[in-house]
Amino acid sequence: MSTPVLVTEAGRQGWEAIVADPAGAVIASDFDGALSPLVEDPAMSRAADGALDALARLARSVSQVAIVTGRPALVATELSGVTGHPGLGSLVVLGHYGLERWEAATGSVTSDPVPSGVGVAREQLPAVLQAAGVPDAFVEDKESSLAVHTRRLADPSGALETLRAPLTELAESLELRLEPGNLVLELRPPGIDKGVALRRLVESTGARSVLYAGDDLGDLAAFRALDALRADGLYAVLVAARSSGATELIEAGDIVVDDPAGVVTVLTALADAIAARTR
Ligand SMILES: O=P(O)(O)OC[C@H]1O[C@H](O[C@H]2O[C@H](CO)[C@@H](O)[C@H](O)[C@H]2O)[C@H](O)[C@@H](O)[C@@H]1O
Repeated sequence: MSTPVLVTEAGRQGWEAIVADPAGAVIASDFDGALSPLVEDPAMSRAADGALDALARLARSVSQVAIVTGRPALVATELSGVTGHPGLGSLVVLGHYGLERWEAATGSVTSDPVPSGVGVAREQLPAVLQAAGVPDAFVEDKESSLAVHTRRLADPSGALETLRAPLTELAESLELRLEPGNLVLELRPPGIDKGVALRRLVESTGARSVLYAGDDLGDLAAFRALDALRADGLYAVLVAARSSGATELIEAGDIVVDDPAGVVTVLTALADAIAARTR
């Protein structure tokens, strides 16, 4: 498989660094929209064809393979099907934007504390949705956060805009963070994001290079963190999938693909390049 089109020089250098020194590389990806095609019902998300095999091939030679997601870590492991997948015994899943860490090696999850505001938000949310005139928005209760989805409503974008102000107010009143995403507004704990999560991963692994794939606004923090770490000598490849149409993320990508199938193509090409180099 040929090298994907790298639209930036920094990305080209990052790709070469990973291929030349895979033992110093972290390969990480978002789940929804990057490894998994977007679907109406969040419970029906599944990894794209070939995604787990590509990650497993990379896991043979790189320092760490990780999924970094807004989902609870255990939900992401279940939906993605990574548990027990051959070759993914060293995988790490950072859930809730990094609040949680699941390790395939132990099968257990560790978590930072969850602020009490999440529980209060759970109680107050139905009344807030009712008062906003959007009582039928789907609330995905993720225990440590609450995601309010509008995808299945008659006017998804309109409903999202209607909810933005009242949910911002609710989040602020409870010292929570309002995380915007693709037809979703999420009330979640502050103090952590995918950028912080990736920085921790880079520090704990001593990574010299990172490839990260994402598609939505929540992945911007990861892109920004890696871009900033380039100034400290880290090599990085930022892969943007167009799944959510997040313009700022797409513009920041070193490689831009249409969807999770495109991410799989990139990961497979990287595994091929590493295999060709070490053969
Ligand atoms: O960090 P991610 O793995 O990308 O998770 C972000 C949110 O993804 C999910 O919502 C999105 O995907 C759904 C299923 O395809 C889709 O129906 C929804 O419109 C998208 O916003 C998930 O449900 C959220 O909990 C995650 O925070």
